[in-house]
Amino acid sequence: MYCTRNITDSIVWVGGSDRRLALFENLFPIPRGVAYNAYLILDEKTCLMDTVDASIRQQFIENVLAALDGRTLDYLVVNHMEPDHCANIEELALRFPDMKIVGNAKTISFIQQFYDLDLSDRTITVTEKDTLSLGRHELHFVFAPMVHWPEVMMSYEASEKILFSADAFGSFGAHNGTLFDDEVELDSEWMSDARRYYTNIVGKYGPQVQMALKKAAALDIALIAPLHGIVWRRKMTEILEKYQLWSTYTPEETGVLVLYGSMYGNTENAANVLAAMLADCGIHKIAVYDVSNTHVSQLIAESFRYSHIVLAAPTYNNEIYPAMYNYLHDLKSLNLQKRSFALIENGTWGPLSGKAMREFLQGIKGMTILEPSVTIRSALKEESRAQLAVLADAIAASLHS
Ligand SMILES: Cc1cc2nc3c(=O)[nH]c(=O)nc-3n(C[C@H](O)[C@H](O)[C@H](O)COP(=O)(O)O)c2cc1C
Repeated sequence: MYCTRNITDSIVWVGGSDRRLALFENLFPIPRGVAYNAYLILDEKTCLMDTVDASIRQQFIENVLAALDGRTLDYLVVNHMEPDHCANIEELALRFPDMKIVGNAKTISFIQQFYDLDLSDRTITVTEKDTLSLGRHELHFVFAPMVHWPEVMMSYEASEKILFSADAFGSFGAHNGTLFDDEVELDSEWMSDARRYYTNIVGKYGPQVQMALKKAAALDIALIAPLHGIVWRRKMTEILEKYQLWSTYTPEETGVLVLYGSMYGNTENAANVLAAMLADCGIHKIAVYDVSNTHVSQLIAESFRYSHIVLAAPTYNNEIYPAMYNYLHDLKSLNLQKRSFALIENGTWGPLSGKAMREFLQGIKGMTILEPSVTIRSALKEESRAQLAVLADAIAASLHS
Protein backbone atom coordinates (compact mmCIF):
# COMPACT_ATOMS: atom_id res chain seq x y z
CA MET A 1 0.00 0.00 0.00
CA TYR A 2 1.25 3.47 -0.82
CA CYS A 3 2.66 5.69 1.93
CA THR A 4 3.02 9.32 0.84
CA ARG A 5 2.84 12.81 2.28
CA ASN A 6 2.23 16.11 0.58
CA ILE A 7 4.96 18.67 1.00
CA THR A 8 2.73 21.28 -0.70
CA ASP A 9 -0.70 21.04 -2.36
CA SER A 10 0.84 19.88 -5.62
CA ILE A 11 4.08 18.22 -4.58
CA VAL A 12 4.07 14.77 -3.01
CA TRP A 13 6.84 13.05 -1.08
CA VAL A 14 7.02 9.56 -2.60
CA GLY A 15 10.14 8.27 -0.80
CA GLY A 16 10.52 5.72 1.95
CA SER A 17 12.70 4.48 4.80
CA ASP A 18 14.98 1.52 5.40
CA ARG A 19 15.39 0.37 9.00
CA ARG A 20 17.03 -2.95 8.11
CA LEU A 21 20.27 -1.63 6.67
CA ALA A 22 23.05 -1.81 9.28
CA LEU A 23 25.73 0.19 7.49
CA PHE A 24 25.11 3.06 5.08
CA GLU A 25 27.63 2.82 2.20
CA ASN A 26 28.59 -0.43 3.96
CA LEU A 27 30.56 1.83 6.32
CA PHE A 28 28.44 4.00 8.57
CA PRO A 29 26.21 2.55 11.33
CA ILE A 30 22.65 3.87 11.09
CA PRO A 31 20.84 2.81 14.27
CA ARG A 32 17.96 5.14 13.37
CA GLY A 33 17.77 3.81 9.79
CA VAL A 34 17.84 5.99 6.70
CA ALA A 35 15.26 7.66 4.48
CA TYR A 36 15.44 8.01 0.72
CA ASN A 37 13.38 10.97 -0.41
CA ALA A 38 11.86 11.53 -3.84
CA TYR A 39 9.23 14.10 -4.76
CA LEU A 40 6.55 14.18 -7.44
CA ILE A 41 5.39 17.51 -8.88
CA LEU A 42 1.84 17.39 -10.25
CA ASP A 43 1.09 20.08 -12.83
CA GLU A 44 0.13 20.15 -16.51
CA LYS A 45 3.19 17.93 -16.77
CA THR A 46 4.20 15.46 -14.07
CA CYS A 47 7.78 15.47 -12.89
CA LEU A 48 9.59 13.19 -10.45
CA MET A 49 12.56 14.61 -8.59
CA ASP A 50 15.00 11.66 -8.29
CA THR A 51 14.28 8.06 -7.38
CA VAL A 52 15.31 5.96 -4.35
CA ASP A 53 17.49 3.02 -3.31
CA ALA A 54 16.76 -0.46 -4.67
CA SER A 55 15.92 -1.67 -1.14
CA ILE A 56 12.63 0.27 -1.09
CA ARG A 57 11.77 -0.06 -4.77
CA GLN A 58 8.36 -1.64 -4.29
CA GLN A 59 7.18 0.98 -1.81
CA PHE A 60 8.49 3.75 -4.05
CA ILE A 61 6.73 2.47 -7.18
CA GLU A 62 3.46 2.09 -5.25
CA ASN A 63 3.88 5.66 -4.00
CA VAL A 64 4.58 7.09 -7.44
CA LEU A 65 1.65 5.26 -9.04
CA ALA A 66 -0.72 6.34 -6.28
CA ALA A 67 0.39 9.98 -6.48
CA LEU A 68 0.07 9.95 -10.28
CA ASP A 69 -3.47 8.63 -9.86
CA GLY A 70 -3.62 7.22 -13.39
CA ARG A 71 -1.59 9.94 -15.09
CA THR A 72 1.67 9.22 -16.87
CA LEU A 73 5.09 10.42 -15.77
CA ASP A 74 6.43 13.06 -18.14
CA TYR A 75 9.82 13.85 -16.60
CA LEU A 76 12.36 12.37 -14.22
CA VAL A 77 14.91 14.91 -13.01
CA VAL A 78 18.12 13.23 -11.83
CA ASN A 79 19.87 15.58 -9.44
CA HIS A 80 22.36 12.99 -8.22
CA MET A 81 23.52 9.76 -9.87
CA GLU A 82 24.57 7.91 -6.70
CA PRO A 83 22.88 4.49 -6.74
CA ASP A 84 20.93 5.09 -3.51
CA HIS A 85 18.96 7.69 -5.49
CA CYS A 86 19.01 6.46 -9.06
CA ALA A 87 18.38 2.74 -8.64
CA ASN A 88 14.93 2.96 -10.21
CA ILE A 89 15.64 4.86 -13.41
CA GLU A 90 15.42 1.71 -15.51
CA GLU A 91 12.21 0.60 -13.82
CA LEU A 92 10.58 3.98 -14.48
CA ALA A 93 11.87 4.10 -18.06
CA LEU A 94 10.19 0.74 -18.72
CA ARG A 95 6.92 1.71 -17.04
CA PHE A 96 6.72 5.12 -18.71
CA PRO A 97 8.07 4.83 -22.29
CA ASP A 98 7.47 8.54 -23.00
CA MET A 99 9.20 9.74 -19.82
CA LYS A 100 12.13 12.09 -20.47
CA ILE A 101 15.18 11.92 -18.22
CA VAL A 102 16.48 15.36 -17.28
CA GLY A 103 20.07 15.82 -16.16
CA ASN A 104 23.31 17.60 -16.96
CA ALA A 105 25.87 16.18 -19.41
CA LYS A 106 27.77 14.37 -16.63
CA THR A 107 24.56 12.88 -15.27
CA ILE A 108 23.65 11.46 -18.64
CA SER A 109 27.11 9.93 -19.09
CA PHE A 110 26.93 8.39 -15.58
CA ILE A 111 23.53 6.85 -16.40
CA GLN A 112 25.18 5.11 -19.35
CA GLN A 113 28.04 3.91 -17.13
CA PHE A 114 25.68 2.39 -14.58
CA TYR A 115 22.91 1.02 -16.79
CA ASP A 116 22.33 -0.62 -20.14
CA LEU A 117 19.52 1.69 -21.08
CA ASP A 118 18.73 2.95 -24.55
CA LEU A 119 18.65 6.67 -23.91
CA SER A 120 18.18 7.82 -27.51
CA ASP A 121 15.43 10.49 -27.63
CA ARG A 122 14.84 10.03 -23.91
CA THR A 123 17.15 12.59 -22.33
CA ILE A 124 17.04 16.34 -21.90
CA THR A 125 20.50 17.69 -21.14
CA VAL A 126 20.34 20.89 -19.10
CA THR A 127 22.75 23.64 -18.17
CA GLU A 128 22.35 26.27 -15.46
CA LYS A 129 20.80 28.61 -18.05
CA ASP A 130 17.94 26.24 -18.85
CA THR A 131 14.51 26.01 -17.28
CA LEU A 132 11.89 23.29 -17.45
CA SER A 133 8.29 24.44 -17.45
CA LEU A 134 5.73 22.03 -16.05
CA GLY A 135 2.80 24.46 -16.25
CA ARG A 136 2.53 26.63 -13.15
CA HIS A 137 5.77 25.14 -11.84
CA GLU A 138 9.14 26.01 -13.34
CA LEU A 139 12.42 24.29 -12.57
CA HIS A 140 15.79 26.02 -12.61
CA PHE A 141 19.03 24.08 -12.32
CA VAL A 142 21.77 25.01 -9.89
CA PHE A 143 24.93 22.98 -10.35
CA ALA A 144 26.73 21.91 -7.18
CA PRO A 145 29.75 19.93 -8.43
CA MET A 146 31.50 17.81 -5.79
CA VAL A 147 28.78 18.19 -3.21
CA HIS A 148 29.76 15.33 -3.11
CA TRP A 149 29.82 13.86 -6.66
CA PRO A 150 30.79 15.81 -9.79
CA GLU A 151 27.40 15.69 -11.53
CA VAL A 152 25.39 16.91 -8.53
CA MET A 153 22.86 19.63 -9.19
CA MET A 154 20.07 21.16 -7.19
CA SER A 155 16.75 22.08 -8.78
CA TYR A 156 14.89 25.21 -7.74
CA GLU A 157 11.14 25.34 -8.30
CA ALA A 158 10.32 29.02 -8.66
CA SER A 159 6.53 29.18 -8.09
CA GLU A 160 6.62 27.47 -4.67
CA LYS A 161 10.23 28.50 -3.88
CA ILE A 162 11.43 24.96 -3.24
CA LEU A 163 15.05 23.90 -3.40
CA PHE A 164 15.47 20.21 -4.25
CA SER A 165 18.94 20.06 -2.75
CA ALA A 166 20.22 16.54 -3.60
CA ASP A 167 22.38 15.19 -0.74
CA ALA A 168 23.00 18.66 0.70
CA PHE A 169 21.10 19.30 3.97
CA GLY A 170 20.43 15.54 4.23
CA SER A 171 20.70 13.33 7.26
CA PHE A 172 20.74 9.73 8.43
CA GLY A 173 17.52 8.60 10.13
CA ALA A 174 14.32 6.90 8.97
CA HIS A 175 11.09 8.88 8.99
CA ASN A 176 8.77 8.15 11.87
CA GLY A 177 5.70 9.28 9.98
CA THR A 178 7.01 12.77 10.58
CA LEU A 179 8.73 14.43 7.63
CA PHE A 180 9.22 18.14 8.40
CA ASP A 181 11.75 19.87 10.66
CA ASP A 182 8.95 21.25 12.85
CA GLU A 183 7.56 17.75 13.49
CA VAL A 184 10.73 16.21 14.98
CA GLU A 185 13.25 16.45 17.83
CA LEU A 186 15.74 18.53 15.90
CA ASP A 187 18.64 18.99 18.31
CA SER A 188 18.74 15.63 20.07
CA GLU A 189 18.20 13.44 17.01
CA TRP A 190 18.24 14.96 13.59
CA MET A 191 20.92 17.59 13.91
CA SER A 192 23.46 15.11 15.27
CA ASP A 193 22.65 12.69 12.46
CA ALA A 194 22.84 15.57 9.94
CA ARG A 195 26.28 16.42 11.37
CA ARG A 196 27.52 12.83 11.14
CA TYR A 197 26.13 12.54 7.60
CA TYR A 198 27.66 15.84 6.42
CA THR A 199 31.07 15.54 8.06
CA ASN A 200 31.74 11.98 6.91
CA ILE A 201 30.19 12.09 3.46
CA VAL A 202 30.48 15.69 2.28
CA GLY A 203 33.00 17.09 4.81
CA LYS A 204 36.00 16.90 2.50
CA TYR A 205 34.38 19.31 0.05
CA GLY A 206 33.98 22.46 2.15
CA PRO A 207 34.97 24.92 -0.63
CA GLN A 208 32.50 23.31 -3.04
CA VAL A 209 29.75 23.48 -0.41
CA GLN A 210 30.59 27.15 0.09
CA MET A 211 30.05 27.73 -3.64
CA ALA A 212 26.71 25.94 -3.51
CA LEU A 213 25.65 27.94 -0.42
CA LYS A 214 26.45 31.18 -2.26
CA LYS A 215 24.27 30.11 -5.18
CA ALA A 216 21.48 29.12 -2.77
CA ALA A 217 21.75 32.48 -0.98
CA ALA A 218 20.70 34.20 -4.22
CA LEU A 219 17.42 32.26 -4.23
CA ASP A 220 14.25 32.99 -2.30
CA ILE A 221 13.75 29.61 -0.59
CA ALA A 222 10.63 28.61 1.33
CA LEU A 223 11.41 24.90 1.67
CA ILE A 224 14.46 22.67 1.24
CA ALA A 225 13.74 19.13 0.06
CA PRO A 226 16.87 16.92 0.39
CA LEU A 227 17.32 13.33 -0.73
CA HIS A 228 17.77 12.03 2.84
CA GLY A 229 16.23 12.99 6.16
CA ILE A 230 13.82 15.73 7.06
CA VAL A 231 12.34 18.43 4.86
CA TRP A 232 13.33 21.91 6.03
CA ARG A 233 10.62 24.57 6.11
CA ARG A 234 10.52 26.28 9.55
CA LYS A 235 14.08 25.76 10.79
CA MET A 236 16.02 26.33 7.59
CA THR A 237 18.19 28.95 9.26
CA GLU A 238 19.45 26.37 11.75
CA ILE A 239 20.71 23.94 9.12
CA LEU A 240 22.05 26.76 6.91
CA GLU A 241 24.03 28.11 9.87
CA LYS A 242 25.46 24.65 10.57
CA TYR A 243 26.44 24.25 6.91
CA GLN A 244 28.20 27.59 7.04
CA LEU A 245 30.26 26.40 10.04
CA TRP A 246 30.90 22.86 8.80
CA SER A 247 31.93 23.91 5.29
CA THR A 248 34.39 26.48 6.60
CA TYR A 249 35.71 24.03 9.23
CA THR A 250 34.70 26.45 11.97
CA PRO A 251 34.10 24.75 15.34
CA GLU A 252 30.56 24.80 16.72
CA GLU A 253 31.70 24.56 20.34
CA THR A 254 34.58 26.19 22.15
CA GLY A 255 35.38 23.09 24.15
CA VAL A 256 37.58 20.03 24.39
CA LEU A 257 37.19 16.68 22.71
CA VAL A 258 39.36 14.03 24.40
CA LEU A 259 39.94 10.92 22.28
CA TYR A 260 41.91 8.06 23.73
CA GLY A 261 42.97 4.56 22.75
CA SER A 262 43.96 2.12 25.46
CA MET A 263 44.64 -1.60 25.88
CA TYR A 264 45.31 -1.94 29.61
CA GLY A 265 43.62 1.22 30.86
CA ASN A 266 46.59 3.48 31.57
CA THR A 267 46.13 5.88 28.65
CA GLU A 268 42.42 5.89 29.46
CA ASN A 269 43.30 6.88 33.03
CA ALA A 270 45.43 9.76 31.74
CA ALA A 271 42.55 10.94 29.51
CA ASN A 272 40.16 10.92 32.46
CA VAL A 273 42.65 12.71 34.72
CA LEU A 274 43.18 15.42 32.09
CA ALA A 275 39.42 15.82 31.60
CA ALA A 276 38.97 16.26 35.37
CA MET A 277 41.77 18.83 35.46
CA LEU A 278 40.09 20.72 32.59
CA ALA A 279 36.81 20.72 34.51
CA ASP A 280 38.70 22.07 37.54
CA CYS A 281 39.92 24.87 35.25
CA GLY A 282 36.28 25.82 34.70
CA ILE A 283 35.89 24.18 31.27
CA HIS A 284 32.63 22.30 31.07
CA LYS A 285 32.23 21.58 27.38
CA ILE A 286 34.29 18.39 27.44
CA ALA A 287 33.56 15.13 25.63
CA VAL A 288 35.64 12.00 26.20
CA TYR A 289 35.53 9.03 23.79
CA ASP A 290 37.30 5.69 23.56
CA VAL A 291 38.38 5.40 19.92
CA SER A 292 38.12 1.60 20.05
CA ASN A 293 34.45 1.45 20.89
CA THR A 294 33.11 4.60 19.28
CA HIS A 295 32.52 4.41 15.54
CA VAL A 296 35.01 6.56 13.67
CA SER A 297 32.13 8.42 11.94
CA GLN A 298 31.02 9.66 15.38
CA LEU A 299 34.59 10.69 16.25
CA ILE A 300 34.77 12.65 12.98
CA ALA A 301 31.44 14.38 13.64
CA GLU A 302 32.62 15.38 17.13
CA SER A 303 35.94 16.60 15.70
CA PHE A 304 34.07 18.98 13.39
CA ARG A 305 32.12 20.16 16.45
CA TYR A 306 34.85 20.99 18.99
CA SER A 307 37.60 23.61 18.86
CA HIS A 308 40.21 21.65 20.83
CA ILE A 309 41.10 17.98 20.39
CA VAL A 310 43.27 15.95 22.76
CA LEU A 311 44.65 12.71 21.32
CA ALA A 312 45.95 10.11 23.77
CA ALA A 313 47.37 6.88 22.36
CA PRO A 314 49.71 4.02 23.24
CA THR A 315 52.61 3.11 20.99
CA TYR A 316 51.93 -0.04 19.00
CA ASN A 317 54.80 -1.70 17.14
CA ASN A 318 56.58 1.66 16.92
CA GLU A 319 53.44 3.20 15.47
CA ILE A 320 50.17 4.79 16.55
CA TYR A 321 47.63 2.49 18.24
CA PRO A 322 45.58 1.20 15.25
CA ALA A 323 42.16 2.59 16.24
CA MET A 324 43.69 6.05 16.69
CA TYR A 325 45.57 5.69 13.40
CA ASN A 326 42.30 4.84 11.66
CA TYR A 327 40.66 7.98 13.09
CA LEU A 328 43.62 10.18 12.11
CA HIS A 329 43.54 8.80 8.58
CA ASP A 330 39.85 9.72 8.21
CA LEU A 331 40.36 13.10 9.85
CA LYS A 332 43.06 14.03 7.38
CA SER A 333 41.29 12.73 4.31
CA LEU A 334 38.12 14.61 5.30
CA ASN A 335 40.14 17.81 5.33
CA LEU A 336 39.34 19.05 8.86
CA GLN A 337 41.16 22.31 9.53
CA LYS A 338 41.59 25.08 12.09
CA ARG A 339 41.83 23.02 15.27
CA SER A 340 44.05 23.08 18.35
CA PHE A 341 45.41 19.66 19.27
CA ALA A 342 47.17 18.32 22.36
CA LEU A 343 49.03 15.01 22.45
CA ILE A 344 49.53 12.32 25.08
CA GLU A 345 51.68 9.32 24.19
CA ASN A 346 52.22 6.10 26.07
CA GLY A 347 54.77 3.29 25.66
CA THR A 348 56.56 0.78 27.83
CA TRP A 349 59.95 0.54 26.14
CA GLY A 350 60.09 3.25 23.49
CA PRO A 351 57.11 5.67 23.35
CA LEU A 352 56.76 6.93 19.77
CA SER A 353 53.03 7.49 19.26
CA GLY A 354 53.30 11.22 20.11
CA LYS A 355 55.89 11.82 17.41
CA ALA A 356 53.89 9.76 14.91
CA MET A 357 50.63 11.62 15.71
CA ARG A 358 52.44 14.96 15.41
CA GLU A 359 53.71 13.99 11.95
CA PHE A 360 50.22 12.94 10.95
CA LEU A 361 48.75 16.29 12.03
CA GLN A 362 51.49 18.33 10.37
CA GLY A 363 49.69 18.65 7.02
CA ILE A 364 46.43 19.91 8.53
CA LYS A 365 45.67 23.55 7.63
CA GLY A 366 45.32 26.01 10.49
CA MET A 367 46.44 23.40 13.01
CA THR A 368 48.13 24.23 16.32
CA ILE A 369 49.69 21.72 18.69
CA LEU A 370 49.55 22.92 22.27
CA GLU A 371 52.58 22.15 24.45
CA PRO A 372 53.76 20.27 26.35
CA SER A 373 53.09 16.94 24.75
CA VAL A 374 52.86 14.44 27.59
CA THR A 375 54.79 11.16 27.67
CA ILE A 376 53.67 8.29 29.88
CA ARG A 377 55.88 5.25 30.38
CA SER A 378 53.33 2.49 30.98
CA ALA A 379 51.30 4.16 33.75
CA LEU A 380 50.76 7.69 35.00
CA LYS A 381 53.20 8.73 37.78
CA GLU A 382 53.52 11.98 39.72
CA GLU A 383 55.93 13.38 37.13
CA SER A 384 53.68 12.68 34.15
CA ARG A 385 50.63 13.76 36.18
CA ALA A 386 52.36 17.11 36.72
CA GLN A 387 52.94 17.35 32.95
CA LEU A 388 49.21 16.76 32.42
CA ALA A 389 48.42 19.63 34.80
CA VAL A 390 50.65 21.95 32.74
CA LEU A 391 48.91 20.76 29.57
CA ALA A 392 45.47 21.37 31.13
CA ASP A 393 46.52 24.95 31.93
CA ALA A 394 47.78 25.42 28.35
CA ILE A 395 44.48 24.15 26.92
CA ALA A 396 42.49 26.38 29.32
CA ALA A 397 44.61 29.40 28.35
CA SER A 398 44.06 28.66 24.65
CA LEU A 399 40.30 28.24 25.15
CA HIS A 400 39.99 31.51 27.00
CA SER A 401 42.21 33.48 24.61
C1 LIG B 1 51.11 -5.38 20.18
C2 LIG B 1 51.75 -4.36 21.06
C3 LIG B 1 52.75 -3.58 20.57
C4 LIG B 1 53.38 -2.64 21.36
N1 LIG B 1 54.35 -1.88 20.82
C5 LIG B 1 55.03 -1.01 21.61
C6 LIG B 1 56.11 -0.24 21.10
O1 LIG B 1 56.43 -0.33 19.91
N2 LIG B 1 56.75 0.62 21.92
C7 LIG B 1 56.40 0.73 23.24
O2 LIG B 1 57.00 1.51 23.94
N3 LIG B 1 55.36 0.02 23.76
C8 LIG B 1 54.67 -0.84 22.98
N4 LIG B 1 53.63 -1.57 23.49
C9 LIG B 1 53.28 -1.41 24.90
C10 LIG B 1 52.18 -0.39 25.16
O3 LIG B 1 52.27 0.72 24.32
C11 LIG B 1 52.30 0.07 26.59
O4 LIG B 1 52.23 -1.01 27.49
C12 LIG B 1 51.28 1.13 26.99
O5 LIG B 1 51.58 1.56 28.29
C13 LIG B 1 49.88 0.60 26.98
O6 LIG B 1 48.98 1.61 27.38
P1 LIG B 1 47.51 1.24 27.92
O7 LIG B 1 47.64 0.80 29.34
O8 LIG B 1 46.71 2.50 27.79
O9 LIG B 1 46.98 0.17 27.05
C14 LIG B 1 52.99 -2.50 22.71
C15 LIG B 1 51.97 -3.29 23.21
C16 LIG B 1 51.36 -4.21 22.39
C17 LIG B 1 50.23 -5.05 22.93
